Amino acid sequence: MKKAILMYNPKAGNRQIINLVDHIAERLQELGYELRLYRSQSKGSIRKYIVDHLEEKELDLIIVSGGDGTINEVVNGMMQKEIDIPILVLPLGTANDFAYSAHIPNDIEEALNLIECGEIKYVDIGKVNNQYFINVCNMGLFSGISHIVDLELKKKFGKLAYYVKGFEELQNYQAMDLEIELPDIKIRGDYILILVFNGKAAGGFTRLAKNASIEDGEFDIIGIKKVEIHDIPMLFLKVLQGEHLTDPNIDYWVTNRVNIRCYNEEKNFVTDVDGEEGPKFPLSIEAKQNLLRFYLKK
Ligand SMILES: Nc1ncnc2c1ncn2[C@@H]1O[C@H](COP(=O)(O)OP(=O)(O)OP(=O)(O)O)[C@@H](O)[C@H]1O
Repeated sequence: MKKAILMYNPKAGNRQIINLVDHIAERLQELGYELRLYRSQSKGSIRKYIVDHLEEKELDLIIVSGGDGTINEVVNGMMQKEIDIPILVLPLGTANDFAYSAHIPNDIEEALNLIECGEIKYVDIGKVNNQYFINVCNMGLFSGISHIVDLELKKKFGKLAYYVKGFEELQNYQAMDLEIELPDIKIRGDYILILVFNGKAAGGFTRLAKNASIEDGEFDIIGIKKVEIHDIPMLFLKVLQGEHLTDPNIDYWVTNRVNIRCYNEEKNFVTDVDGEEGPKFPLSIEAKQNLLRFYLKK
């Protein structure tokens, strides 16, 4: 029999996985897999388990159940261990932004069917300093929201929990004085938020980088410039509706690498990778291809 492991975060999203484990085992056995389980104990334990216990030659499939934070741990563990085993995502987190970008069905039965009817494809991953990300690396306004919204609140209110915190944060935002270096240009300016997208969505907002692709080897970068506080709601409304590409207060770049330096770092701006705390400035961000494979739709 082939061998698979299900690595699951029991606290992600509304915790459906707890009632699904038996069914997943049944489906996997039907497909000819022997299933091993790893239940994430706390933040960081999936990454550590991969590094300490997984061997490429002993496994044919890694199933990850959770949201972007959980997938991020799998990606970082696999990159650290240098193993390349096909990954199947069961999108059981809150926003599931990566799954949205990768067209992975939210329905668990349909997601499991990808093993039989889907295709194994390489997808791009991002590297920022020494951390990897699969969906987005962002900094500035709203970037710390998912670090402070607690899991109980997410269980109760889902994505709404993110938006309430976002509104609170808007009251006293600060602009970052940034130098942004792309392969062909270097810009210095005041920005309130930078989003470096591998995927298309963040916080469940699906039109932010609607043209981005996880298979093109490039990031879509959105830079929101400093504006008056009363102009922010209108600007964000445009961004959320996907009508921001032509706004003079928004920069949009497509590139496979970017370096970002912050000149007012003493204000302790937050950086974020896939909803988890990211590294400190300066940031060196690069798109990587052909490193990790996922089960996706044909
Ligand atoms: N057993 C556990 N108990 C508590 N937290 C855990 C456990 N295992 C992992 N975590 C942490 O739970 C957090 C949330 O996980 P994840 O991002 O996958 O779900 P989510 O936030 O509900 O979904 P999304 O990121 O798609 O909105 C992560 O920071 C992860 O490290």
